[in-house]
Amino acid sequence: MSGTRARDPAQGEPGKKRGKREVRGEFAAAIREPALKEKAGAAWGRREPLTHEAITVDPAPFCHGVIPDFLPCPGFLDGLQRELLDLDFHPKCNDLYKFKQSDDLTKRKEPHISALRKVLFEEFREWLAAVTQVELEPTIDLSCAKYEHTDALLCHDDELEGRRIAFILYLVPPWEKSDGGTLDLYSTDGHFQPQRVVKSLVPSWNSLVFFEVSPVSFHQVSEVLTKGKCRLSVSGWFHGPSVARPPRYIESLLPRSPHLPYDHEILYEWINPVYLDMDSQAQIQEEFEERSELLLKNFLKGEKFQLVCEALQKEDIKWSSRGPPNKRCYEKAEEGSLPDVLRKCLELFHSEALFLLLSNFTGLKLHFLASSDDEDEEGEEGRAADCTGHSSSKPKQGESSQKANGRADQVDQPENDPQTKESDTKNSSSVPMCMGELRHWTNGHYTLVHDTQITEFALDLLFFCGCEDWDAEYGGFTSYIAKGEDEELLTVNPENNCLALVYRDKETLKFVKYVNHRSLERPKKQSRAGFWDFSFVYYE
Ligand SMILES: O=C(O)CCC(=O)C(=O)O
Ligand SMILES: [Fe+2]
Repeated sequence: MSGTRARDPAQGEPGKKRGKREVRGEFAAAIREPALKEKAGAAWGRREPLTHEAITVDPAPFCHGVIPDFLPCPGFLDGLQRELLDLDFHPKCNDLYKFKQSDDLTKRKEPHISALRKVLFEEFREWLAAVTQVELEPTIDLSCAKYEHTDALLCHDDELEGRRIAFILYLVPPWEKSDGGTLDLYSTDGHFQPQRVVKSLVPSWNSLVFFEVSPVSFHQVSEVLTKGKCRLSVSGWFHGPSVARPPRYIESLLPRSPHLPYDHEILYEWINPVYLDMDSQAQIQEEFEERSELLLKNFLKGEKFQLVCEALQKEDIKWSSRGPPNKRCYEKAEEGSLPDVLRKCLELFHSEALFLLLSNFTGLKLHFLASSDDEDEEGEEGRAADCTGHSSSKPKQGESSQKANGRADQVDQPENDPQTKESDTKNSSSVPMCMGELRHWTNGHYTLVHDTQITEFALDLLFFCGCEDWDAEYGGFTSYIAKGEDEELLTVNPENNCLALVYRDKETLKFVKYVNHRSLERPKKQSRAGFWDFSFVYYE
């Protein structure tokens, strides 16, 4: 190879008058050679691996190819990179991702971007159609992404009507696996649900990855760990005839159960007495009726909270990972392995006395002794059952519950609610129910909103431990959003010894934001990184 740097065609011929010249791009000549093209096609068709210096094809875990030197002209790549970096980038952030995206590339007039569009959607599309035997349409679907420190795109399958082949062209500086930002491919189970990362592709300058979009094409961009480098890429999809898809897999419901028969003694044992006073409960209810959310600080007695925090760090607790990764990734404590104090704490949240206390905090009818809307409508003053064993007058509930119920912006579907058809999830029994778990959150953990998620009215309870100095920048907060929109309605940040209550309606979804590796920079005050929460959901 000559040491002369290939000229960027955009710069024009030396000595010639500079004018607006059309830039032409070309993709790797080696893969256009009929013999190699045929080999690639055969490998793709037979789902067999092919390893060649100009292209690799691998059928596992789903069919994909890598072209390490996609555009042979370095001048062209430099010009392209310059134009891309000059675009406006917009921060994108939701449950699934955090990165920056450029303006739409489908109509940009910049010479290198236009030329890339032509290469991809004309010459390369033809090549790819021949190799994959899919009739690819000329539809242009192209954008540019910038992933920097702590950015990530979590597990997803790319499936959308008409998308047949995904591709990504990387324009990154020298990149190591330890920099993060790998394109991770997941294996799947018999229900087409992702299981674990079985292959990680490290991005490299001018390499192009392509893969078949299918019910099993689960992948992610792992969190970018490097601080100084930018993972720049151009990506998009080739479209073609839609193919029939299997129905979305519906998970089985997590079991719900009625309260456990514990009387008010358990409240006195555990809870800050401030919250057991009937007047303060009335005030709390007023606030909840106004906002459908509450934060009760120093909720447990100091000494109990201390004991819980110490117990959470015990080595013999078994934590099992909860997936699948297209829906969630966190650790759940196996109840059988819990020390007494933690088992008791779970029982507290499950107890009859707490159902009644929550009724008094919220105006919801989580206990038969709590007044209901109907009673109020009949003109009776609701009477709050005193969870401490007495009874006293309770504020009117009609207005409040109606307000909470009517809020279009607060809904349900805890991430630990498995996906189910709405009708199946109604609390058909007249008995109030709950479900709950003790969870551990550390780097790499998250929950996602997903389209088979149920939505129903419910009261969420979160109680946090081990979150001293937790910064919202680390993630780990619970975000409530309106169905179909990214806009945040409410965020609950982890805070020590704090009880959060949120009433959700049918139009609200929630997720826990990905916990990034900056969370590991927190001063080490406990044996395990991250934080814990007791997460319960109550149904009237
Ligand atoms: O940048 C990558 O490696 C993958 C991007 C991706 O999966 C997507 O944009 O859907
Ligand atoms: Fe993707």
